[in-house]
Amino acid sequence: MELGVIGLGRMGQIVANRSLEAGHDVVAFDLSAEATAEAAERGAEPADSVTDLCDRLDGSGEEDGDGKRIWLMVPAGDAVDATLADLEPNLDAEDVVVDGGNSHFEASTRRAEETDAAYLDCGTSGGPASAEAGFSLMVGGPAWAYEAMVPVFDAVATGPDGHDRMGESGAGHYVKMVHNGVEYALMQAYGEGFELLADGRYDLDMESVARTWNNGAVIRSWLLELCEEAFREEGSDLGDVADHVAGGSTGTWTVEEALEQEVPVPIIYQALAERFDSRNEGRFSRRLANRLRYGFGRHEVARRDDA
Ligand SMILES: NC(=O)C1=CN([C@@H]2O[C@H](COP(=O)(O)OP(=O)(O)OC[C@H]3O[C@@H](n4cnc5c(N)ncnc54)[C@H](O)[C@@H]3O)[C@@H](O)[C@H]2O)C=CC1
Ligand SMILES: O=C(CO)[C@H](O)[C@H](O)COP(=O)(O)O
Repeated sequence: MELGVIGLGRMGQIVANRSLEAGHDVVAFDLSAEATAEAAERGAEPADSVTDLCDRLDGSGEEDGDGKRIWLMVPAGDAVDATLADLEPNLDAEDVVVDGGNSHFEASTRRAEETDAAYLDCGTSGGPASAEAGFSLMVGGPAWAYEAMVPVFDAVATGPDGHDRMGESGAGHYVKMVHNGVEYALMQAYGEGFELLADGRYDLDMESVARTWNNGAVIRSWLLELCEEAFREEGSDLGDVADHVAGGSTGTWTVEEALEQEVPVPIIYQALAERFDSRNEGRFSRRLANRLRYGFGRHEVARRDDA
């Protein structure tokens, strides 16, 4: 199959590489000429615009009657809409566009309705660390378009078991959104456990704990393997790693959706709140609680040194 890949950052390069390694032809474009050149070095045909990419894909479809097959791996949000606006004049009903990024599921259903092509929303899990093993792909959209893309999904995922059609349009990104909410909660649970061990009664080697847990324990997992790697590379006390956690959009969407559906997700919410809290020093609520204890109990007020 010939595949167009647009967006060749940490994830898009892997989509292109794994497709090439499986014997597919890849036409690649990124706004960054360096990123496009990197894909070309690995065997992709470089394109210098979205229109050029479509022109280069047009030739291959004539052989087997297929339409164009295009995978977007650009940042979620405006970049997806901008790319689709450039693609639109070149698309028709037999073409398939896959959005493999972390788009909101409602944006994906809107885009599916707006485009002439068949639109697949594809939640992608595994991250750059899964370049060798392949990703887990959660796909939503028309069944025929999913079937048409199976050879590429087989290549980009861990294999045939690493991808599936979750349902109609939006279902893929919906499942990925919830996946990320679970990811936040698991990270929080491991974080709390290791914090208690680090601050607790025994002088423990965290890498040793993580390694031991990873070998046969109930709570073994890839995230725990990443904990083990972090302690090995940063030290048992995590060295100079700051207590500031960025990101948060997919977790926020998960909590918003849970509120709308009236499904209780207190652990996912708590993990999200902890992430937001990591960005705040001197939180107003804690300062007020400090002062209120004086108000009702005449307890001593701790004062800031820098005030
Ligand atoms: N990094 C990760 O662990 C994961 C990322 N994702 C999602 O995959 C998508 C891509 O993520 P990354 O590869 O990590 O981002 P990245 O920032 O490494 O790469 C994005 C690439 O898109 C290019 N780009 C931006 N706008 C463009 C446009 N209009 N046309 C063409 N190229 C454009 C940029 O130049 C850049 O090379 C995002 O939606 C992200 O949320 C999903 C799962 C895991
Ligand atoms: O989807 C992912 C992992 O599954 C990506 O790593 C994503 O960038 C995480 O972003 P955030 O932590 O802001 O939700």
